[in-house]
Amino acid sequence: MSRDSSSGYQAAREREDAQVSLVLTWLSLAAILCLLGIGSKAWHSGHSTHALILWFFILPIVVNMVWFAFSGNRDIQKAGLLVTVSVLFTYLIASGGEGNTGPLWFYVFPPLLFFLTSLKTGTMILLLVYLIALIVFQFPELPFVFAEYESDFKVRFFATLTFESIFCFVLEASRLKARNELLDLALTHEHAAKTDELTGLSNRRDMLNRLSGEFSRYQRSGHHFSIVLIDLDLFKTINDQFGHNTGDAVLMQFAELVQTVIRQTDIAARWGGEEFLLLLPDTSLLPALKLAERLRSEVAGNSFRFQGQDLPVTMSAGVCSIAQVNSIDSMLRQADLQLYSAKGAGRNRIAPRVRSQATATHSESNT
Ligand SMILES: Nc1nc2c(ncn2[C@@H]2O[C@H](COP(=O)(O)OP(=O)(O)OP(=O)(O)O)[C@@H](O)[C@H]2O)c(=O)[nH]1
Repeated sequence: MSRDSSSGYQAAREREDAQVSLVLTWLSLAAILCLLGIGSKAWHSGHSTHALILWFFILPIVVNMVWFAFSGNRDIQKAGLLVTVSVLFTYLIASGGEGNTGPLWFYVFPPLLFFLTSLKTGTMILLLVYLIALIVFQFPELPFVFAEYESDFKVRFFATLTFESIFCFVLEASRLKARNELLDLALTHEHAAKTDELTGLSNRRDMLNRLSGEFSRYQRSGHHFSIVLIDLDLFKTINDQFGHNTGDAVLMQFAELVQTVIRQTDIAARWGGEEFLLLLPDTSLLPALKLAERLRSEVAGNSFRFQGQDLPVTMSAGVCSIAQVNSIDSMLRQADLQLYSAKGAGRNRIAPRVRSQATATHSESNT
């Protein structure tokens, strides 16, 4: 079971992405408030150009929020905020902000970056940020660079930013490791709760859920489906004659065989003991009977072997389509009745019988 293909993993990723989007929305609102507040302070201190530039940055943040509200595109939401913040911080370091305090905002960057992007992308962007800071510090005469910083400040700025970046990297790496371990554990439990340990097929609980899901689909859209209830014939004799381990091996081999016969959209479950249940979506009675008959014939013709011994295995099955009944319970009851009648009629057969089936079984028994 791969982590990426599991529905549980997808759901967890989806929840995490939704959480990140929510945090981003709150961060955007906080950024707007900060820009309004700091801009107003700059305005009242007579730095009107600086105030106007700060207020101007509110525009892309609002556009990004509105865009996200309409499109729901989380990648664009992330990228939009990252680009805006990057340009804003570049402006702050180049202009010095008020009293050369602009570079202090850079400390917001490392945690934000690692939270929004991966460790690798975050590190790359951080290195770019370092480069921008280095250029501004080293070449104060460049156009658009209005600030000049003390040497002491530059050294301490890089030292503290590096310390913070490493700390954020390590924290985020351990958070991701713990998250992945937790997800793996949750997936293992989820898988175990739905799977029969011996055969690897769905277990009864999972099959009941799937049956009820399929029944809802039938009620909504009228898509027919069928079930096949299978019982291995005289299984007690196999256990008694060859031992319980041999019986287990037969159950496993049977499960493998079933999976080669059914379609990918069909579900096979171990219903209990030596009983199996197949759920066949979009299948009416006749095709379901054909599939059951093909499986029966494969089982009868297949040589089940364990520890060098050939084992005589056959199966009987009862088939029922949703068109014949009006609930899952009555469907299961009906399939059980049919199985009972197949057993009563001599085993190694499918019920209900249709003419073509009867002919096929008859000619097989004559060969
Ligand atoms: N080896 C093994 N045997 C199992 C398992 N679960 C159930 N059984 C055995 O399956 C046998 C079922 O026997 P019965 O219910 O008498 O039915 P049967 O012998 O198959 O006879 P019919 O159903 O009438 O054809 C019992 O002996 C159970 O012990 C299992 O997980 N492993």
